[in-house]
This record gives sequence, C-alpha cells and structure tokens, in this order.
Amino acid sequence: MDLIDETIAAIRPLDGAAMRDARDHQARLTKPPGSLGVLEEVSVRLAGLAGQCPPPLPEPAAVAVFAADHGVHAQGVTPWPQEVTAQMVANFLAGGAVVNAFAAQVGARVSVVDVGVATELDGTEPDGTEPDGTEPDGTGAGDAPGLLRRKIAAGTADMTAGPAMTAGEARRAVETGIEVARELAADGAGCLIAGDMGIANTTASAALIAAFTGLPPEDVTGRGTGIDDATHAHKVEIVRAALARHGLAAGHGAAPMETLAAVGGLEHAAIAGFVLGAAALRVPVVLDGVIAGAAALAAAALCPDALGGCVAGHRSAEPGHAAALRALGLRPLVDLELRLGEGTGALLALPLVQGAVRVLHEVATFDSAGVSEKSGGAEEDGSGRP
Ligand SMILES: O=C(O)c1ccc[n+]([C@@H]2O[C@H](COP(=O)([O-])O)[C@@H](O)[C@H]2O)c1
Ligand SMILES: Cc1cc2nc[nH]c2cc1C
Repeated sequence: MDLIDETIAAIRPLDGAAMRDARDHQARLTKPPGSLGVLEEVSVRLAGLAGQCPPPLPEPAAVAVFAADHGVHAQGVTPWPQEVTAQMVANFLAGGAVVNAFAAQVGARVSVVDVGVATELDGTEPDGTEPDGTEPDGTGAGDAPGLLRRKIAAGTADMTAGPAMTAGEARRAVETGIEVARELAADGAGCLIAGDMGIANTTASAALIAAFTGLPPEDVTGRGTGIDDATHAHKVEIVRAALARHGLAAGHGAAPMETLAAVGGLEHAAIAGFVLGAAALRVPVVLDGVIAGAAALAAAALCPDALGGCVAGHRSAEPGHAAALRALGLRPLVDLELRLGEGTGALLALPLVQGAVRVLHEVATFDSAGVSEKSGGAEEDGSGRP
C-alpha cells in the first residue's frame, strides 16, 4: 500500500458517542441551550474527531503555506507577474507578510512549503545549493527557518494545452501534503492550517470547483487578486476551455486524482494531502479560502470522512469558495470579504475554534455552579428556541 492509500485507509468517521457526550455536556453548561450557535457544533465535531469529550484544545496551531506556480498564467488570467510567487515566499520567510502578522497574533507557527515555485528562491539553485554549488549556508532566503523544500516541478503546465500535472506529479504532491501534516503534528501542532501562495491559482481553483461540483464556470470563477470585466470574461472562457479539453464539463463526473492532475495546482494537490494526513491523525484543520476549498473538494472526493475534522475558517470573496463550501456542507465562521489566501482567513477564525472547545473544558454546569435551569414544558431541541 502506498502512502496515499495507507492514509485514506486510516481515516475513520467522527465518533458518534463522543459527539453525543459533547451535545449532552453543552446542554448542561451555564448558558441557554444552543446559545453559542455554530460554535456548539464546532465543539461537537472536534469531540467526534478526538473520540473524547472534551477534545484536546486545538493548540498550538501550525500554518503550512503551500507555494506553487501555474502554467495557465500564460493565458493572461491575472495581472500579476509570475515571479511574485517566489518574491512572496521570500517575504513570508522574512516575516513580512499578512500571514506572519496574523500568525503572531494567535501564536501560530508558519512554515512555507515550496511544492512548485517556478522562479528559483532568492540565493539558491534548483537543488537548494548556493549559486556557487556549495551547500546552503544560511545566507539566502532559501535557507531561512520555516522553508520546506519539496519542489515537485517548476510550476504546472498550461491546463488549456494539456494536463497541468502528470499523474506522478499529482500523486507526489498529495504525498507531500500528507508528509507535511505528519511532520507538523509530530512537532506538537494540535491544529493545522493550510495556506497557499500561487499567482494564477484562482483560475485552477475555479476549474477544480466546477469539475467537482458540476457548476458552470461563470458561477465559480471570480476576480482573484483583482481584474477588470474583460479579463474576468476571458478567465471564465479559459476555465471553460480547460474543462472541455479534459472532459470535465458539468455532469461528466470527476475522478479525483485525474481531475487534480488535469486542472489543479501542485499546491491544491498538496493541500488535499494535508487534509487527508491530518484526518488520519485526527488533528483538526481550519480551512482558508478558495484554494483550500477547491483542495478540500478533492480530498472529500478521495475520502468523504476526511472532511469530518475540517472547519471552514472563513468565506472568501471568490464565488467559487461559497460554492465549494456549500458542496462540502461546511459553514464558514468568518465572512469579511477577504481574498488574500496565505492562510489569513483561517488564522482569524482560529480563536473562534479554540474558544468553542475551551467552553467544554472550563464552563461550569448548572449543577456545579448552583444555577437554576429554565422552567416550563417546551421540548429541548438544542436550538435555543422555546
Ligand atoms: O484565498 C482566497 O480565497 C484568495 C482569493 C483571491 C486571491 N488569492 C490569492 O491570490 C493569488 C491568486 O490570485 P490570481 O488573481 O493571481 O489568480 C494567490 O496567491 C492566492 O493566495 C486568494
Ligand atoms: C502581493 C500579493 C500577495 C499575496 N498573498 C497571497 N496571494 C498574493 C498575491 C499577491 C499579488
């Protein structure tokens, strides 16, 4: 059995008994039943993931920013030059990006995983040596702490001309995501966040979401980093052409690994693996924006139970993200019209997830605090409605 099959075989559904314990416990806490709304369901799901109530606090959190480039960039789907991917990797490693600020805010550790950056990272050659051929000496951005060198290819190929990845590249990217989840969990992370960086990756995200949901390209293709109406119309047609070329147009069904290889990105495949790897270890994942949403659809297609321990951190401004979350049955915790990626929306939601679980640990029950319960005959349905 290879790593992907072994990981999928290890994934189990949420534990129903632990979920019932969490629901019962929530009902005994000193608050009107149901008054913590969506957070109660988050706590119940994390109890189901851990198989115990209360589940461990989801901390410390670790963010892995999966970075990769995209051949479809050549089709003029984004106003940004491709080298911005590598430049932003250097910025993450120097601590200067929004993900660094938001991670510092919540005490999360940031790692950057190069799974497919096309431009070489500052100061290093493709194999990670210094330009003069010596081993990395700590002077280039490529040597900074927090960089995981897992480059599978120098970006994907143009999905409108052929498959974005070979089958082997797609599998290696999924395996890389599993390995990174394992490494971060082994280092003590109690909650995982997948961020992304990749100029043009909202085009690949739209193609994946259309393929997995069957929705038409115009419903799931957004403006990414910011494009005018004409470029947006062109982007929709590029997504349509890629789906048609690979036989992925609405209603044709989508085999997960083949779909990832045809129209996905190396970071999408790695994030799908990261979700699978975390699920096998029963570690919760807070999902970020449209790239994570597209990757989560692939993970769910590979193993539906993999999504049991995933929380949708936020809803991004990309229309495809809302479509992906609907298809996954996930309700986003935060909706601030963010459209940045990097893991930023998930990091903002992290304290909500942690707070949801902390309630199960720390809040007194009516019995223990001597607080009277409500009187009256209405059947308790947990909704908080009388
Ligand atoms: O997270 C999101 O929902 C999101 C929405 C729009 C843009 N992004 C980020 O912007 C980049 C891709 O945008 P684009 O327009 O080049 O496809 C990539 O680095 C993503 O992390 C991210
Ligand atoms: C500057 C910049 C920062 C980003 N972070 C994630 N995607 C990004 C895209 C751009 C263009």
